[in-house]
Amino acid sequence: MKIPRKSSSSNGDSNSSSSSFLVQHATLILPYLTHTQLANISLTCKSLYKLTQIITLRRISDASRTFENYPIPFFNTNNNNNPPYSYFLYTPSLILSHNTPNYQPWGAGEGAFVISDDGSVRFGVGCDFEGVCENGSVSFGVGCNFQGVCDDGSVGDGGGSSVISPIPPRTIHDVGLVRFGVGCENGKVESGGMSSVISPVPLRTVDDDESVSFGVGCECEGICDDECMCFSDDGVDGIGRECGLDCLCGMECGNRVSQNGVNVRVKIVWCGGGKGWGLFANQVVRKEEFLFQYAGELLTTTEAQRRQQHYDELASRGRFSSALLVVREHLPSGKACLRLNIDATRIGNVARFVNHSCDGGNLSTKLVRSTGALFPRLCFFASKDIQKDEELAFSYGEIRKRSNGRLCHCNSPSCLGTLPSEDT
Ligand SMILES: C[S@@+](CC[C@H](N)C(=O)[O-])C[C@H]1O[C@@H](n2cnc3c(N)ncnc32)[C@H](O)[C@@H]1O
Repeated sequence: MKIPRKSSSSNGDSNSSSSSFLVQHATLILPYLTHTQLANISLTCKSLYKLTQIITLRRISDASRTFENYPIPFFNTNNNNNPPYSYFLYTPSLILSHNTPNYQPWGAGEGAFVISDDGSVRFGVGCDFEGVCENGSVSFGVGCNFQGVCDDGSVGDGGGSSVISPIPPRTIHDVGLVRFGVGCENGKVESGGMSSVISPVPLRTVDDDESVSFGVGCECEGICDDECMCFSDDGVDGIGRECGLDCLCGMECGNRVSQNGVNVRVKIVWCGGGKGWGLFANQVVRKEEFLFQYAGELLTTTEAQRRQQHYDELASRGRFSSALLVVREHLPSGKACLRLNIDATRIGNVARFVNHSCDGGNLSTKLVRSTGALFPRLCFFASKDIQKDEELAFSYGEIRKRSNGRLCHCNSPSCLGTLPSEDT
């Protein structure tokens, strides 16, 4: 019996069109996957390998997913087995836990991928540099490093297209208002622990002896000056004040310093030595300059306690970093205590990478409330001049009450050996 031989050209066409179909649809789905899921998919075929490489490089180039004014790159040069980036969802400001997205694409870019008829993936005319270019663009270079069996049965050994994926223009996305924090006494903010809780601050009303109230904004036109009713370093409760939603001044007003996202260039660096990732200055920062707020999910205390327990379990089974922060602010009146529980573990901003230092580090924290906002933000300022490439750190708190306190690797001369911890 004569078995008809398939024509090689028609076979090739069908292979390339199914490959193209696969890649085109993969570009829609892959940006939603975690690092581990991407790594698994990258082993399946050469086209998907290339696509996952592009997504990975774009992710490495900007942890903020374009939410911030500047790209915030990851650096993991230790040649270790850790992933090249840390996977989390991004929010530039506080959000309520029931409003958090389940999925957020990362690394797709706008018009990033051009898929040829043969299923190969390109983006415009690429440079040969493999990595993150100085302008923040990501280059895939020439060739791929696929180590497995390629679509056509050959063993992957490089070759392929130059790919460059420029970072889209920065846009600030307005997600909401929330911050992370630590406990405090007598109007002073303290830090420590990591979890989410929310204690609503009572809305203030206008008293006879009080000219400023929450919910009433200033009527300054354009930019406010020292006369503005919102201008106050410490506010009425030891909490900083800024103009806000209820004010007539615009976003260019100088009294909105902490409302425009991350204010300085920073980078996320793999520190090793038991600390994991850390946040570093990528420029000189002057003393008292605002850097960023602590953004994440604002939780009820009950939810914060539940999550803390879960995170403790995960940590006891292996390396796991939670970013649940509890801020307690005892108001000067002594009648009330403000408690903020901010969890940046699943969704947060770059402040989630700031490590603890027993000597207080180079950052100070302060609660700042915008006029009209229900909750204050936990804001980070430089407590001293900071050099480029210096690690950013602050003290998580003084209290070390839990028996399962973890080892501290801050390496400061005043290191106490364990990380601050207390039950949430
Ligand atoms: C807010 S996260 C900081 C970022 C974290 N290093 C990471 O890799 O994602 C807090 C966690 O970082 C680790 N960490 C922070 N400061 C540390 C220190 N001085 N020594 C050891 N681990 C530290 C602890 O695991 C802590 O629970």
